[in-house]
Amino acid sequence: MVSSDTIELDEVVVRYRSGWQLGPVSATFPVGVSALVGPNGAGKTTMLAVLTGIKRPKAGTLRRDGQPVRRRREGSGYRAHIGYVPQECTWSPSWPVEDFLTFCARMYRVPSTQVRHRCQGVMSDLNVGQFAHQPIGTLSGGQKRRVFLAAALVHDPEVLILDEPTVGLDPGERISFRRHVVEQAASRVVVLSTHLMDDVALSADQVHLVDGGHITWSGTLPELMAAAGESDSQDHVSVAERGYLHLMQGRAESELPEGDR
Ligand SMILES: Nc1ncnc2c1ncn2[C@@H]1O[C@H](COP(=O)(O)OP(=O)(O)OP(=O)(O)O)[C@@H](O)[C@H]1O
Repeated sequence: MVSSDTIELDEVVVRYRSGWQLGPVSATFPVGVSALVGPNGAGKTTMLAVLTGIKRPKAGTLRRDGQPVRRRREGSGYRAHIGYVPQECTWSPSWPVEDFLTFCARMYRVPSTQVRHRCQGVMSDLNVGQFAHQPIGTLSGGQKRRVFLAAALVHDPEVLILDEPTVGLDPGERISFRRHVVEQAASRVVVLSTHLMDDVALSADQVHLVDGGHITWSGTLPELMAAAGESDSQDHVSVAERGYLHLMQGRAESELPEGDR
């Protein structure tokens, strides 16, 4: 893998027919885990859709390593460098794991001589080899998530995009899934959206708060903790939670008329 150092949104705007608008938003996503956090309907999935190259912005530019991304045929160009695990994965439940991964590898044009090797590799990395011949529909939520992460990694992408990856997982599965994500982020750009502050506090290097179609705050985990006034605390999860509430509340209050504050 030739690694991308950054992907970047530069003054990006998306507008839906309903009139809802994302942006303009600008943000840079380096190697490591960047988390998009915010309430329902804030625009996180829309931002991820632009980052995957699936959604074309109405204005602004998506850049990879500083270069504007131009859309090309699927499987070539930018999208060949992206691994994506959407919020809901709706593949046929009767499909055995290894067959599914083989299909994904071929879809991403992994050279045929390497397909088996890549599938074996990601099954081993994600600890799903024991399910190779099992239909996806017979796996637990956490096991399925690991299979979909394996599918997103089968072509060794430079960028991994995960939409609420740990929703519905039990505590053990979440810990294990997070560990896999952090391992993958050692050498690639990972952008994930989440509502869960333990995902943020235990995996994110960079945090972006998203609200009303805008990025309202960006910083590191220590900076988020500092917003709660407790940057030295060892309890990263609850302090990050308090930092989040403080920053979101601050924004809401600043928009209120003075007499209502
Ligand atoms: N295809 C679409 N057409 C019209 N409006 C849409 C479409 N997709 C999303 N929206 C609207 O855009 C806004 C942002 O949605 P988005 O899914 O990006 O938010 P989100 O932060 O990911 O939310 P959640 O945390 O609930 O997944 C919402 O108001 C949503 O109703």
